[in-house]
Amino acid sequence: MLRLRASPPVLTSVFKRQVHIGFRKMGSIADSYPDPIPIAVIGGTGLQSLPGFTPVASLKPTTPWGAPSSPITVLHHTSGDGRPIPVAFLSRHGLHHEIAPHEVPARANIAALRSLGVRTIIAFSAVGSLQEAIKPRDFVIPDQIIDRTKGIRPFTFFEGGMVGHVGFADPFDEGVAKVVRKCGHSLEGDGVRLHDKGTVVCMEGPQFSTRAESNMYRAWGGSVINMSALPEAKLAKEAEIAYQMICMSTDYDCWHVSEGDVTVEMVMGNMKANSENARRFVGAVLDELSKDEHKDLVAAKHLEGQMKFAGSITGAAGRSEEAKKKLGWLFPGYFE
Ligand SMILES: CSC[C@H]1O[C@H](OP(=O)(O)O)[C@H](O)[C@@H]1O
Ligand SMILES: Nc1ncnc2[nH]cnc12
Repeated sequence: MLRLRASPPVLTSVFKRQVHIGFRKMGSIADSYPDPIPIAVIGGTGLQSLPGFTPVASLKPTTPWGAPSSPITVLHHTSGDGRPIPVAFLSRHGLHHEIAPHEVPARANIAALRSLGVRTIIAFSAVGSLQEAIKPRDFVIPDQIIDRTKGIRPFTFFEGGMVGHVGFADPFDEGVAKVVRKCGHSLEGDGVRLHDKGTVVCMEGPQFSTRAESNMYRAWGGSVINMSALPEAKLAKEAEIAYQMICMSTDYDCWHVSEGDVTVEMVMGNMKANSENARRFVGAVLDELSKDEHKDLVAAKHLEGQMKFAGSITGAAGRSEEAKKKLGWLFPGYFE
């Protein structure tokens, strides 16, 4: 059965004030948020929360594709001019890293974020390095992906009676990437090392690669490897959301002749040691994105409406009721 959208209620300013007073007085946070939230951060391994920002609400939306990986925390970030900017934070592997890469409910995550108003996602990922020059704890802003998932993860919203084809030549958003790179470079020399481009190989996992695979990915031109860029990036593209991943290298996978093979301990150790840099990096990106000059970029105006056409290949007579309902939930008004 299709669940109804948990759309944020339209609140009067008096009620908005009561909500704010309410969570301050009771020491707990609200379970709804009155305004659209344009930016989201998806945290990956070792980044299950975003310390340093003020949590103001914890949302538990449901979608036609199920529930997201974790409650969505609404954080207030103070912009340069003192305005509180809401940011949605979602933990990809759950609050305690209980969801394996192939189990991440990526459709529910992306659909829930879109329903809250999100049009820009900054996604974090712990990655193995496939290149000598990308050292553990370096950041990489990838611009390409090689898909090595095995087709076992649901990877599209368009199925079961409505077909949609979206361009995926550039899986990440170049406009958002430019802002992210600028912010990363502004922190360089202060503990942050940044690589402007890179190809992320997304493997199925949850086991790490064999040495033969690792060497093959290097020969293919892969820069880094993870288990989570897909289908997240594909679904964000279908949902008309500007999506950019920030990768943090945690190991040299298993190709390196003198460095030890990747272990979870290695990944977590490097993530923990560099988490303050990751937090500063996100803070700088949010500061910059909240400037008025990036308003249209953050609202992903350049993507708006693309699925209306990409998804109308199926003639009205051929559309199933279920697909219409689901896609109508994701894109109100697009396919009526
Ligand atoms: C714990 S190592 C493998 C794990 O780390 C990465 O997670 P995420 O991308 O969510 O930061 C990688 O993709 C794997 O899921
Ligand atoms: N070596 C590796 N392979 C796949 N995912 C990773 N995440 C962090 N290190 C990784």
